[in-house]
Amino acid sequence: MIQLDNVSKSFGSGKTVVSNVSFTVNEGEIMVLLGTSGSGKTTTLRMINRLTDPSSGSIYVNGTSVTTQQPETLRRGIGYVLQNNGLFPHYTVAENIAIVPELSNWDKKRITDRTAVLMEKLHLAADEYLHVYPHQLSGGQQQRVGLARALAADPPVLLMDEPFGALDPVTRASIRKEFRNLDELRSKTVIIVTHDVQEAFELGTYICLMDKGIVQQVGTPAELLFSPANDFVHAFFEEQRLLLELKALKLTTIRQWLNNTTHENATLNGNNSCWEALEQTTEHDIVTVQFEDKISTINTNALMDAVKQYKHGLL
Ligand SMILES: Nc1ncnc2c1ncn2[C@@H]1O[C@H](COP(=O)(O)OP(=O)(O)OP(=O)(O)O)[C@@H](O)[C@H]1O
Repeated sequence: MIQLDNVSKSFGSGKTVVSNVSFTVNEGEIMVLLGTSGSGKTTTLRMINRLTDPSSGSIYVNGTSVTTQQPETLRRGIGYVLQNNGLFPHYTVAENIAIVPELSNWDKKRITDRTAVLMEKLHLAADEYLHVYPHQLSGGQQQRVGLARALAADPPVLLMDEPFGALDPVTRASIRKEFRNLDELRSKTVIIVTHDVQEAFELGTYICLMDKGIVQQVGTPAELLFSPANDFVHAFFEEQRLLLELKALKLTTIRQWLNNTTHENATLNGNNSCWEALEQTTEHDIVTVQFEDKISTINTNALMDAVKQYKHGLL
């Protein structure tokens, strides 16, 4: 768990770049720090692992104030992923992944086994890539190794600063999908900095939207879209509103407007987003959704009609 209580940061010149930020992220949740350039996202993240210290306020990681811990001890429990992967160029993939387990004195077999598990989960063929150097990998592969390194010692907390920012859109979308499906995340508290709105909606349990160092709203993606706290929040999502609405809305939210059939072999469930359903109806015309209390078959029109009716109910 990570908790920020009224955290502020001013640099030497006296300019306050983070102002009274408060939020809590629990185990199994992802908080996305989203905002315009210079809004204080990275500074907020760096205060959590003490790369910089707050000017005022408190930060707790798993119930302990970060300022009462030695930075090195604190950071051993925190996986950190950066945009440019931060891999050591003269270490092989295996050596890069092993850094924190080595520092924690794991025995060789445990390190080898853990590395093999992570390579498989992150779709890196061990026989091909284990003993090569970072410059011999593509950007996407390097980012996967960076992620494996951050996860290696199974830290309870993961901080990620624009982790997919340097990748092309196609690679970015596929790594993002793999990341979201990692079973490792269920037991971790994760904070991701991004300025990519779609990424925030795909990954965030919650989004903390910042502007000029001030939190404008913290909430689920759907809350920010459908109940914006102010004009800034409303305007921030305007350009991509329909796409974001489909990503933020789960099928279960619109199920009362979907039919009831006895069809079997459902491919989707209520937790899938309307966007995921749209991707499938575009490809297959008709898809089946298993809800807790019923099964529905939908096509694109039925889906979009149900979304429209849900939105009409909000007016
Ligand atoms: N070490 C520093 N000394 C002085 N000012 C700093 C320092 N680090 C950051 N800042 C300033 O703090 C403000 C917030 O920067 P920060 O990197 O946290 O924003 P950000 O939202 O992550 O932006 P971006 O998306 O562009 O990375 C900026 O105006 C930046 O110039």
